[in-house]
Amino acid sequence: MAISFFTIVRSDVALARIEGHKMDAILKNFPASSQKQPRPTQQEAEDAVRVLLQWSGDDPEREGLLDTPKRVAKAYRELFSGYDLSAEEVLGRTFEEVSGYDDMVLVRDIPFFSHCEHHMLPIKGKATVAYLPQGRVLGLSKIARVIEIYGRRLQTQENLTAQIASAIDTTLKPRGVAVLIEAEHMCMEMRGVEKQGSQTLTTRFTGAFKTDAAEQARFFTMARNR
Ligand SMILES: Nc1nc2c(ncn2[C@@H]2O[C@H](COP(=O)(O)OP(=O)(O)OP(=O)(O)O)[C@@H](O)[C@H]2O)c(=O)[nH]1
Ligand SMILES: [Zn+2]
Repeated sequence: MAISFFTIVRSDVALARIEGHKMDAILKNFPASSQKQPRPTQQEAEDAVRVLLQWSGDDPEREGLLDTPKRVAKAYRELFSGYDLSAEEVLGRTFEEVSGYDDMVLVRDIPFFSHCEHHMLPIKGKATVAYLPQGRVLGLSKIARVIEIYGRRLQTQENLTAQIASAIDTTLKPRGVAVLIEAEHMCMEMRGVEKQGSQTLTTRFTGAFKTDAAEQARFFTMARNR
C-alpha cells in the first residue's frame, strides 16, 4: 500500500505544490523501491493525505477537512488490514470428524471489497469457492476470512483469485480447489473507459477441478444453480 501511495504523492506537480521541507519529511520513509519498507508513522500518513487533498484542488486547512487526514489514515488501516494477517494461520485450524464426507464443499457469492493496485480504486465483487475434501474440512467462515485477508490488500483480480486458491490448496491439501470471482472495478467505471456495470470473471482450478472436466462442470452448476 505504502509504495503505490508514494507513487501518487511523488508526482512532480504535487511536489511543486508543497513546501520542500515538508515533502522531504513525507518522502523519508517511502523510498522508490519495491522492497518491503517500514510502515510510516501516523503523522507521516496524515501528511501524505494532506498532500492528496491539495492535489485534488482543495484546502486541507479548511474546517471540514481538518480531521480528514486522521480519518483517512484510520480507514486505510481497516481497508488494507489484510497485510497484517496470514491466511496460513487462519486456515491452520481444520476438522476431521465429518463422517467421511468427501464430496464438494462450495460457498457461493461471498461478497468482498478490494482495491486495484493500479489506481487504488475499489473493486466490489463476490467470490464462489469450492474444494473437494481429503480427510479434513475447513470451518466455513475460514473461506470467507481468506477472501478478506487477500481482498484487503492492493490487488489485481487475477492475483486475488490465484492467492485464495493457492492458500486453501497448500494448507488443506484437498483433492481440488475451485475459485470463481465476479467483480466490478471502479477504475473502469468512475474514470478511464467509464464502462459502468461491466463485470470481470476470473477462475482458478487446482487438482481434480483442473484435470476432470466433469468436476469443473459440477462446480459451475452448483455455483450458478439458484
Ligand atoms: N488485468 C487486470 N487489469 C486491471 C485490474 N484492475 C485494473 N486493471 C487495468 O490496469 C490497466 C492499467 O493500465 P494503464 O494504461 O497503465 O493505466 P491507465 O492509463 O490509468 O489506463 P486506463 O484505465 O485505460 O485509463 C487498466 O487497463 C485497468 O483496467 C485487474 O484486476 N486485472
Ligand atoms: Zn484500477
